This record gives sequence, C-alpha cells and structure tokens, in this order.
Amino acid sequence: MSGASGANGSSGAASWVLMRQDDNGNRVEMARFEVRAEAEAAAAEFEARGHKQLYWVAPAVRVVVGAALFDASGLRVLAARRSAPEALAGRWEFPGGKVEPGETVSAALERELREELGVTARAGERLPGAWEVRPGLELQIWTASLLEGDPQPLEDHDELRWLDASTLDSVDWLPQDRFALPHVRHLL
Ligand SMILES: Nc1nc2c([nH]c(=O)n2[C@H]2C[C@H](O)[C@@H](COP(=O)(O)OP(=O)(O)OP(=O)(O)O)O2)c(=O)[nH]1
Repeated sequence: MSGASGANGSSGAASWVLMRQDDNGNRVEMARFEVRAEAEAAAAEFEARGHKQLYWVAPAVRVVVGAALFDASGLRVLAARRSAPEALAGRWEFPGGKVEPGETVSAALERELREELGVTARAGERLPGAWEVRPGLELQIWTASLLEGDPQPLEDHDELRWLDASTLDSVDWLPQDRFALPHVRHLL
C-alpha cells in the first residue's frame, strides 16, 4: 500500500485514514495516507476481497488538547490569553496544543504545559465532548494537576489567570472552549 504511513501515523502530513468496521461494529483505523486517491484504492482492494468488514476513507482528524489545569486546592483553574496569531490574540483558552503524530494525548498535554508554562503537570481525564477548531482539527479538554512550578506565559500567551467558580465566565474565551466550561465548572 504505497503512500500509507502506518497505523500510528508516522507522517505528520498524512491526512486521510482508511477505516474498517467488523461484524461486531468495532471501528479501527487501518492506515493513513497523504493522497486521498491512494486511500480509496486501498479501500477498494480490501472490499474486493469480499470479507464481511466495511471499509471507508475519512479525513484524518488531528487533536488539539486543552488542559483544565487545577491548582493544588482544586478550586481554581488556569486560563491563558493568546498572543498569536492575530485573529486569536486577546482571547482566552485552556493552555495546550496539537498532539504530535505517534504521541498520546496525555503526553502532549504534559509536554505543552512544560513548553508553554514551564511547569510539571500530570494529565487526568478527558472531559466529555470534542469541538471542531477548523476542518481536520478537533479540540478536546483534559483535566490536569499542577505538580511543580509557577505557571509563566513563556510561549503563545501574554497573560495567565487563575479562575474559580465565580470568575470562570469573566474572560473572553475562544468559542470552542465555552462549550467545555459547564464540565469544568462542575469540577470546581
Ligand atoms: N491550545 C489551545 N488551542 C485552542 C483552544 N481552543 C481553540 O480553539 N484552540 C485553537 C487555537 C489554534 O488554532 C489551535 C491550536 O493551536 P496551537 O497554536 O495552540 O497549537 P501548537 O501549540 O501545537 O502550535 P504549533 O506547533 O502548531 O504552532 O486550536 C484551547 O483551549 N487551547
């Protein structure tokens, strides 16, 4: 299958996935492709073998993980104000970033918090929901606990603010993040 980058997506450019659903309704990602026609050809090849599985091609979705980072008391969560790009500057978000190919979401969260805020944090659980940032990019929010360090706006942000249940709505959140606020509030 030329053009495939393997089930773990070793190529950052791969943007089409070949999916399979078996008799029990289980869906698995079989391979990733950079070129849609190659993914379609692979799907047709499998279909032609006449097994009972279903094969189809779908756009690969890349995850952006946002961290609902709680302080030691568990009563405050960190919001970060973006400094770039221009279209998003001034809006508030949960610190985080894109999951790299082959990286787990928890590892990406911990890496982004180290890079962006200079802290050591441990990823917790995923909150319900997923929101499209733009086609092919999906935002998930995960909880995180601060283990070490005092968060600083080292990259991508120009201000940080700890918010509690009474101030959670006081900043101008990015639209996708607003959907996650009820779940975050529930934990405060
Ligand atoms: N990090 C983060 N990004 C968000 C949130 N909500 C939201 O819409 N976004 C958008 C903003 C960006 O378009 C995109 C994430 O990009 P990013 O710039 O944070 O990712 P990154 O650190 O991996 O950046 P890069 O390496 O690709 O430059 O998702 C959020 O809560 N956290």
